[in-house]
Order: sequence, then structure tokens, then C-alpha cells
Amino acid sequence: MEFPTLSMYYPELILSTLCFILFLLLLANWSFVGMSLTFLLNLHNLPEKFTELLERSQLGTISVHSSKMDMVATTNPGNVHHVMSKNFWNYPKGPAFQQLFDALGVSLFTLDLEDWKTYRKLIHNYFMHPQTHQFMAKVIPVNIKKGLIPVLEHVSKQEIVVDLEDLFKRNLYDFACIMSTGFDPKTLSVEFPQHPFFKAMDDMCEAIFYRHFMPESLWKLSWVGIGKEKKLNAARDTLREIVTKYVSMKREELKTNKDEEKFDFLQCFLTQHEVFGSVLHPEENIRDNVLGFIFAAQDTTSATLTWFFWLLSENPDVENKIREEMEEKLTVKEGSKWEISSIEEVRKLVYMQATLCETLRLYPPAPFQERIALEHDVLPSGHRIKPQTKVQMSSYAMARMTWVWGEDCQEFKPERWISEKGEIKHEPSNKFFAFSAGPRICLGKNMAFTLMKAVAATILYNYAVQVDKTCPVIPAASVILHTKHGLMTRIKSKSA
Ligand code: HEM
Repeated sequence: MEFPTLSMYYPELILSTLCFILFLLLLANWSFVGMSLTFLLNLHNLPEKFTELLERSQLGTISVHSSKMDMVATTNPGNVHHVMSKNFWNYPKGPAFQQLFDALGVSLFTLDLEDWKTYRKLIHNYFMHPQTHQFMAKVIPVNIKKGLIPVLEHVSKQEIVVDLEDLFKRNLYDFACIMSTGFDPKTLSVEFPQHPFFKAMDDMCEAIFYRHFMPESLWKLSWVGIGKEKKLNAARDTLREIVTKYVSMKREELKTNKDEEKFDFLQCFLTQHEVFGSVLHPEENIRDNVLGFIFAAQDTTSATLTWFFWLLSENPDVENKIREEMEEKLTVKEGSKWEISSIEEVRKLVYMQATLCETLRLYPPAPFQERIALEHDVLPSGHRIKPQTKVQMSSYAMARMTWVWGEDCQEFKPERWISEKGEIKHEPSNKFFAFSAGPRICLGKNMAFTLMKAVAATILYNYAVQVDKTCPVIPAASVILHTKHGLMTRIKSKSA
């Protein structure tokens, strides 16, 4: 008779040990798990669930305490101002944020305190430099003429159903790559070529979203290589590989023929241009900041344009007003299409800008921001903060609070953005929180508006967009507010 040996039981032993560890983890994190479960069960409409909870709270703020974590969630503009501006240095993103977003490495987006300050200054210099503005002014029209228009012509002639969100992701990836590296990957072309960037970006954003609702100790078991963490590992490698390739291509290019016309982010970094100072930056920092640039520019603008076109399909009167404004303000040769010749043209489109602001108010691409307290504090709403309390601020929920935006807050109303003088009404960033607020406010806000107006005007002036109403348009489970199933449309040329 053969006696059982230990090796025969290896699989069962491993499985039961893992179950036991899991059980201990659950016990240790029980209240956090309870809260996470509530959210996990509502993943399909999490932003709405969050809004519901905060709507019923006092002063738009709730606090959750557990043995493992203290958290305050708020939609209160006073609290947002306090955390993001007034007491900024007490509320870094913290090491936990860096771990959640580890795929973005050591970039402006993940850095904190003094390190962040150093890179913010350098990257701010780049964004404010007149040559950056000139480079952008050249890139936007070329990107639209060579990338967007040929594809729109093709899908309208062939009467192809097109996912507008996919089209925007491609167009804005191409734009972000040219601005950040000087190279055009041409992912928006009539062949709609497969490109590893898009799957990697979607997998990364989804996995980071799920990490928010799992105990850290669980998702840190990533060596097990399962599920979303496995996809995240692959995504991290893919994204790094893509950017590393651009860095070496740039080095080669710089050796032979430095293109004086280009003023891309990477070129400035590598040539130690005055904007980045004469310091030699570590290779990883260069790679991660280029990736951070692409992440910041591509996903946010493509998500906004997608919700913008969906909202127009639900509000034809708004679309008509945009068309009237374009007829009045854009110069077009009789019988021809409108093609952007200079970015100054779209600056005049005030109603279009108001509609984009209203889209960003209701569907902010980054629906919430998180900070972690260093020291004891009291928020303007009276909530007490202990060191290590997580403060979560939701711009999505804030847009739906009657006491912040008025009784008509749920309505899509671009008019709320227009002043009596017919100009764009300024709303403080702690209330219109889509671009964040305080010293960490988005550096690409102006670039984003110019770009989105140029793309939207090209489509709306020259084409009719019919949204397929049989396909539900709902938010995806992701840190970026994309749609779950895309935006299926038919595009018809007006001159056909
Ligand atoms: C609709 C478009 C956009 C929206 C809604 C948006 C929103 C935001 C938000 C919410 C943040 C803060 C993120 C955080 O701290 O966790 C941010 C930061 C940033 N954004 Fe944007 N963004 C947009 C477009 C752009 C574009 C086109 C660029 C250009 C590359 C850009 C560059 C940046 C940078 C560099 C930061 C980091 C700032 C820092 O941490 O100091 N953004 N953006």
C-alpha cells in the first residue's frame, strides 16, 4: 500500500492556506470590507450611488470610520477649497495613492510635497512657454486635417457605424503623442489599426478603479497574477514599452537632425532646454512624465467629447444653438466644408465653450479626487480630521447638489455658463471641480478647451451625427468616466 506523501496534497495545502490568509484579512478589515461590498454591488452605477449617499448627508459630507481606515467623503465646495488650496500642504495624495497608480511611476501626477513642487515648476514652465503654444497651434489643425477629416469622410461615404468614443481616443492619442514626443502614431486612419496602447490604458484604469474598493493587502497579492491585477501588470509593461521606444527614437533623432520646428515635451526634457533647467533627469522620470502627459491629455478629452456628443443627441435645441453660433462666427467659403486654419477661430465660440463646461460639470472625466491628511484638522463643515484620514471629493456628485448648483442642477443647461455680457461666466474651481483646484489644478485646461472646440466644430459644422439609441450609454467602471459600451453613431456628410 502506498502511503500518502506531503507532495500529493500540495494543491489542497496551498489553497487552504490562501483561504485562511483571506479569512484573516477579511476579519482584520471587516468594516472596510462591508463598505467596499456596498460599492462593489453598485459598480454599474457607482457615481449615482455616491451622489445618493451624499445628497442625504448634512452639508454634503459623510464620514466613515473603521479600525483600518477613516474616510470623509464630501461635495462641499468649502471643504474642497480648504483641502485643495487653503491647507494644501496638510493634504498630499500620499504613498497609498502612489501605490494605487504605480503604473504611472514617478510622474508629476503621482509625486507629492517637495518632489511634486520641483516637477510642477518645470512642467508649468513648459506649458507656459510661448513656443509650446505655437507648437500646439500648428499640431491641432494638422492633426484634424490629416487624421480626423479623412476618417469622417470615409465612414460617412461607406455609411459605416462608428464608435465615436473609439474615434476620439485615437485622435487624441495621436495628438497627445505629437505634443509629448514629437511622433505621430497615426492610430486614427481609415483602417482603424489595432494598437496596444488602448487596451493597456483601459485595463489600467479599470484595475485601478477596482483597487479602490479592495483592501490593499488583497490587491497587493498581485504576484498571484490573477484577474484585473494580471491585466494591470501587462498594461504597465505595455505602456512603459511604448514610451521607452519613443524615448530611444527621440535620442536617435536628436543625434542626426534636431527638428527646430518641434517643441515637444520630450525634446525639451532630453535637450535640457531652459524650461527643464540644465539638470539631467533620471531615465525613469523622463519615461513616467511622458506617460503622465499622455494619460492626462488623452483619456480626459476623449471622454469629455464623447459625453458632449451624447448630450447633444439628447438635447437637439443645444446643438442647433451651437450650429447658429458657428454660422455666425466661423468663416467658410461658399459651398465648401469648414476646415480649421488657425486655433484663434475657435476661441470665438462662446456657446460651444459653455456647452463643454456644462458637459464637464455633469460628466467630469475624473469624477473624484482623494487626499490623505498629515495632521489633525477641522473642515469648514465641522468634520474632524485625524492624521491618515482619507478625504474623498466628488465633482460628479457636487454637480448634482441643489444647494451648490441650484434647483435645475440635474438639467443640461449651457446657458448657466453665459454672463450678462455674453461671455463665459467664471465659476470658482472648488465649485467647478472638473479640472481639480488649488496648486495642483490641471495644467492643460486651456489646451484641452482649444482642442475639444476644434474637434467638435469640425464635426458639427460639416457632418450630422446620429446616435444609435438602442445601445445604452452608461459610465464604465473605471477611474476615468468613459462609457461602458462606447457611443455608436452614423455620420453623414452635410455636403453629400
Ligand atoms: C477635459 C480635459 C481635462 C480634464 C477634465 C482634466 C482634469 C484634470 C484633473 C482633475 C487633474 C488633477 C488630477 C489629480 O491631481 O489627481 C489634472 C491634472 C493635470 N492635467 Fe489635466 N485635464 C484635462 C486635460 C488635460 C490636458 C489636455 C493636459 C495636457 C497634457 C493636462 C495636463 C495635466 C497635468 C500635467 C496635470 C497634473 C497637475 C499636477 O499634479 O500638478 N490635462 N487634470
